[in-house]
Amino acid sequence: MRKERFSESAEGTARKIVPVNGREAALLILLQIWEERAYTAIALNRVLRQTKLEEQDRRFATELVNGSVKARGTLDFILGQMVNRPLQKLEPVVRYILHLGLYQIFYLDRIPDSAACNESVNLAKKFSHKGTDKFVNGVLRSSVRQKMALWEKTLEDVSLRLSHPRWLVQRWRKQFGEDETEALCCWDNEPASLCLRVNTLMTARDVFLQDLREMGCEAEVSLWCPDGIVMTRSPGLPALLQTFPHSFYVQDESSMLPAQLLQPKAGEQILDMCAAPGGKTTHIAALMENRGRVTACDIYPHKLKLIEENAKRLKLDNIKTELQDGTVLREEWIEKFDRVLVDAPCSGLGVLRRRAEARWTKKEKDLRDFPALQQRILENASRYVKYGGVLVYSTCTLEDRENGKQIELFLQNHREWKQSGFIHPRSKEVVKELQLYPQRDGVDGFYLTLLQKE
Ligand SMILES: C[S@@+](CC[C@H](N)C(=O)[O-])C[C@H]1O[C@@H](n2cnc3c(N)ncnc32)[C@H](O)[C@@H]1O
Repeated sequence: MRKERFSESAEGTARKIVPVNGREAALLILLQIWEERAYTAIALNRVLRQTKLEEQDRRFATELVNGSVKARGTLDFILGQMVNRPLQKLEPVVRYILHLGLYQIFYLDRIPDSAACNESVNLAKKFSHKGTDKFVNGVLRSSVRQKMALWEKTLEDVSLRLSHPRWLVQRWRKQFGEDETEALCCWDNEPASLCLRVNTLMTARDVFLQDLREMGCEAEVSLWCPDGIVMTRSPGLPALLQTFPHSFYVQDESSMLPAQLLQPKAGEQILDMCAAPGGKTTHIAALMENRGRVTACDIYPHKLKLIEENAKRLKLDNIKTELQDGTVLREEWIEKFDRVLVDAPCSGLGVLRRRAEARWTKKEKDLRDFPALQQRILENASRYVKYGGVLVYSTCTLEDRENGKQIELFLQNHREWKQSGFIHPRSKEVVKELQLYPQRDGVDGFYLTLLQKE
């Protein structure tokens, strides 16, 4: 019996269904990502939290979602070869059932093609209208028959082969050349590792590492940050959060560096200009041993709530959130802060491995406006720093216009500021800026620099 339909409102219906296996969960999550513009990580968390699925099913759903979202361009290309109407005309739920089926057929060797077809037909029976199951069955079975030929066609086109949009591949080829572009795309296509920053207010890294190992996890210390841990085997985030609710924050290693570089001291006044969801704010607050004040700003009220929730979970009470647009000068803050962090809104091209949908939702024209926005925020931020104080500027992008060039321009116009040297966390050399590239450094792409007001 077909109990559920998606023809009227995919999102409305999707919210009401509790999935009973990994493929159903993956389908509901894909609908939220592509039809409601949800972030992959948030949709995964939202749907999986409501299910009673075993850990194995959760992992399978996560793999299906991350993999099929990242491979969307290639899956649509294959689909386009199999159906003789524009893909936009397919009912969304059918398109995503087919994405999931094709992903299993083309990318997951351990799933027999017959199982991928049969399970997709079951999804169509449950989630779409009468007759769709036959259509899904037909498309998938004929794609199995033509698998080699279809696969070879995708290999002929670099953007299909690397599962990245054409504009981005072209941009990176100019910036990095052929080999590095390929390595960077391959990095993005891999599953992201789970990294934890230890909440040093509550525990020490060695103690927490021991606790994790006793729980059956495999984990290593980060070579980039003294507070970081890289998980190689874990029971999953919900279980970790349940067992150690106050002990850690999920954060990639490179994004732990700005707070470390800022070197906040207990009792100081710190300003975090672009703070949500609070990864760096809570790191700064912990480094200050819960003393002094971190003023954490963002332009979205709902995002300020995330900072507050994170601060509460980590038992930090030296954080005050403020709804403040960084491009608008706040007179009473001028020269009031010992240290300021500008973790600027940016094009985010260094973290595409973690944000599965981002490569498809970002457009090249979106990149144009970031430098001017960043310069305005930096300009105001610099006025808030006391003389003798410091400012850290960071982004999670690989674009020089948003990074080194941005700082060059700022320094040309502000003679009272200079770029300070600092120790590279791995090479231990003194550097004036750090541009991390995933394909070279093995961590998320990131830029940071330290400025001093004299
Ligand atoms: C890179 S994210 C910050 C991540 C955060 N520092 C962390 O570690 O969790 C950039 C943030 O800037 C915020 N933002 C965007 N435009 C802004 C503006 N004009 N003023 C202040 N914040 C802004 C975004 O809402 C986003 O939360």
